[in-house]
Amino acid sequence: METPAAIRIDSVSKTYAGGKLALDDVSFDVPQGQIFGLLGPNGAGKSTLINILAGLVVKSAGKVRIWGFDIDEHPRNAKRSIGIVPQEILFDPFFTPKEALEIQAGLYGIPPEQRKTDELLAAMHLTDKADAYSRTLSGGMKRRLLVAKAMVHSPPILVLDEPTAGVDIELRRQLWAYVRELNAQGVTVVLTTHYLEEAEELCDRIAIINHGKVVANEPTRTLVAKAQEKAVVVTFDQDLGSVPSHSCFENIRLLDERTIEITYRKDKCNAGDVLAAVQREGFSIVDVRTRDPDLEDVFLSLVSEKAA
Ligand SMILES: Nc1ncnc2c1ncn2[C@@H]1O[C@H](COP(=O)(O)OP(=O)(O)OP(=O)(O)O)[C@@H](O)[C@H]1O
Repeated sequence: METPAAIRIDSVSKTYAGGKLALDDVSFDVPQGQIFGLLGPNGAGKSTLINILAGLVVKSAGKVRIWGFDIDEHPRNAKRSIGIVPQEILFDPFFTPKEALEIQAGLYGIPPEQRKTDELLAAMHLTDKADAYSRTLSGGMKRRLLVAKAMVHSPPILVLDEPTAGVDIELRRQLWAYVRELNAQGVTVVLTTHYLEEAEELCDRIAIINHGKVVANEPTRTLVAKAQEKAVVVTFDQDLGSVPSHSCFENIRLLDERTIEITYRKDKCNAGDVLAAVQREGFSIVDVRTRDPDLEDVFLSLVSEKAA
């Protein structure tokens, strides 16, 4: 059976007042229980999409369902089902972390005995700072407080917009450990990031957005497998009658009568195996070039393919 969607984005477009088309007919599902990465270059439309989920930007067209609730028909239920950690750090500097969480819980109408203030402060390693003014917190602590604020109403979905921008490695690790823990407890997580490695390490699935369009949406494993691919371009001394084949070839392309590009997976075989297989065809090789794409290349090629 198909996993129900935690978030369903259906033909969503957004044109800003000045005429900028920031999202162009975007559709995808975030499956329940996953850590879902939304990747894309600057200006791709990621924040626009997240702001639509947060109810901060009004879409121009399309439908959005959060935990099954249409954001136009059931905005309150939709809002209660999602916690959003914004990109920008904006706080009232005169509240303490404890007060900030209590106020936030109050906004969601959570009765005092059901609030999880102490638990959230502990999870975010902020217990020591519970009664300090927010303005005295470090950047990393402020960011952790934002995560805690997003979780006061125990939403089934947590969205983090560029959570590790400007954050040191130690804090990044802690943040990811907490994200993983929440996910293990059943929380669906969506995060936007510029760091492919980070998405690769954390996410079950990755969607790539560019110029307001979704250009890829695949399990991370599939995207990474593409990054595992290497290619050799081989030129022969005479025209090829037939293309060589071998079990370790992933794909083979004739570039011209004498040149072929063979793709193989570097975890399965090496360039030597590929060339030996080609030579068994009996032709002399006059030139060999290699290509070694990583996830960055896969990302760029997907982005440029669709833009072309
Ligand atoms: N309020 C606005 N009015 C007009 N144009 C906007 C507005 N907000 C964003 N845009 C434009 O919409 C496009 C998408 O912006 P958006 O902030 O969603 O991208 P992004 O993928 O989040 O980028 P980044 O990674 O830099 O945050 C950009 O061209 C941006 O300049």
